[in-house]
Amino acid sequence: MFQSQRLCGWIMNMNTDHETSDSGGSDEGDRRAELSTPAVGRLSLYYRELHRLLASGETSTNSRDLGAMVNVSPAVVRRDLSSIGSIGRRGVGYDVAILAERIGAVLGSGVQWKAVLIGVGSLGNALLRYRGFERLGFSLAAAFDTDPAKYGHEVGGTTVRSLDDLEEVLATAKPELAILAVPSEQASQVATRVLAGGIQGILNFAPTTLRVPPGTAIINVDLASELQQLAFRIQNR
Ligand SMILES: NC(=O)c1ccc[n+]([C@@H]2O[C@H](COP(=O)([O-])OP(=O)(O)OC[C@H]3O[C@@H](n4cnc5c(N)ncnc54)[C@H](O)[C@@H]3O)[C@@H](O)[C@H]2O)c1
Repeated sequence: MFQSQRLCGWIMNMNTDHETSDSGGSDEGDRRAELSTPAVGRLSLYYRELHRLLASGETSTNSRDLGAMVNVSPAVVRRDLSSIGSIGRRGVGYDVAILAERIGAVLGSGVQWKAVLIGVGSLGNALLRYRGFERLGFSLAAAFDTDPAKYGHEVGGTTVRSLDDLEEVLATAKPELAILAVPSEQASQVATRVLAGGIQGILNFAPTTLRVPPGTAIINVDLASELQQLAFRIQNR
């Protein structure tokens, strides 16, 4: 789900919790806590590109090439990577496998995250069918809807359940994340329920500001707003 700078464009509602929650005073945790949201977004993009390089058999890269792949300057790449303790060697650059592992450790890849999806309409269907989440360590534990006609249907390997089962599933499967793909007017109510059930972070696709306690880790995804920003950029360049 990551295009150039997509993550950076996502609106964080108050999102440092997720980045700082497991800092635990370690060096790694301290570094994570210091990373800005745009820097985390860029690291995720470097991570994606490094895995593409690994898949094509490349063993080394440098800040210029990596920057070109994600559309940022070599200086920004060097700063981002040195902030997580990865220093390239002059004339040699970065070892692709080591750098991917380093970024993965900082981003929490390798940790398996369980997510639930609420709202299996057009968008929810597409998300359930998308295989890219698993590659990054995210598995979908369950999907819920309020439309009885959808109960029991399997979409992308996940069976759609009634929203009535939500609390029971949250208590037993203990997922950490919830993806909301419900109509705007339902979103805050659903968010309140998943948070009460132990969910730690919400990826919200509904174009609304969720009414949730301050400090809740939320990422809002709004493609229409991004298109608007793109149009603005084109008009004002
Ligand atoms: N962020 C984006 O870029 C983006 C893109 C497309 C859609 N959206 C938003 O995502 C949401 C879903 O869009 P869609 O096109 O899939 O809509 P849709 O109408 O096709 O699907 C909504 C689904 O949610 C279910 N639902 C309704 N209330 C529910 C509840 N309380 N609990 C669980 N399920 C419930 C409905 O039965 C339906 O299956 C909307 O809020 C839409 O505006 C966002």
